[in-house]
Amino acid sequence: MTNINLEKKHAGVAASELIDDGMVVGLGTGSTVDFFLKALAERVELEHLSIVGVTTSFKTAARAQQLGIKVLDIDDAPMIDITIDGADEVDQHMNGIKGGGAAFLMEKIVAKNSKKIIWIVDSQKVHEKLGQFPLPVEIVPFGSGKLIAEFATQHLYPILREKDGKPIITDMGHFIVDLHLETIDQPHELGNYLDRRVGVVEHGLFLDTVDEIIIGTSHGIEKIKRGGFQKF
Ligand SMILES: O=C[C@H](O)[C@H](O)[C@H](O)COP(=O)(O)O
Repeated sequence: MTNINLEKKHAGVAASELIDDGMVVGLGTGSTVDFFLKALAERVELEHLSIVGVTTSFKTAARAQQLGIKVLDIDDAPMIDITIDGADEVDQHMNGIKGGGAAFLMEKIVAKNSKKIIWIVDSQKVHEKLGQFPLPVEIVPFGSGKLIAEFATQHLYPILREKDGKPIITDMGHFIVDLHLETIDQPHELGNYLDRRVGVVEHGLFLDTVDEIIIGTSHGIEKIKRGGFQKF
């Protein structure tokens, strides 16, 4: 296993230990979350945990079911007790960029309906300021060219996300534009600007959202919690 995967595994396994019997659990998306799902599925089987998952992508829904984790539609589920999700970049203020896997719209909806939110990341994703990871913005296909041109005039360096020469389509049927900013000095202002654009469905800035970040390291984990940094 590579060092990065070992870090992801440490974070995912630590997060699985936070799940109690009877919980409604928000299940994030991505390769780090996959380690969490595997560890959680083991606990469900060995300890006969009765939990249900609310998923943040079609991919996670399929994976959870494959692993034997019961899944509920968000509208059929009560309030989510805890959501475990990955992130692409986090800063020391506990803000983050998500959406490298194009799942951030559903992830944000699940997060908004969760009592507690925990992110699991490897140590390479912690930066002083956000922006090294391109900021994903989910937009409606109609008029997307005009919106992308507007982003370019605002010096947001937009690139339409494509695969095999075609725009990728999200689970909810939209396009993704990645803003190649390098540094985001004022994330709240940028988030407000994006929130006001017609045609923007959601953006990947998750500000003041998460309660705790579990950072995998080669030897274990570290945690960033509101109000302090803890080593474990
Ligand atoms: O859209 C994808 C999600 O926001 C993921 O949680 C994020 O991209 C992190 O994924 P990974 O754990 O694979 O780096």
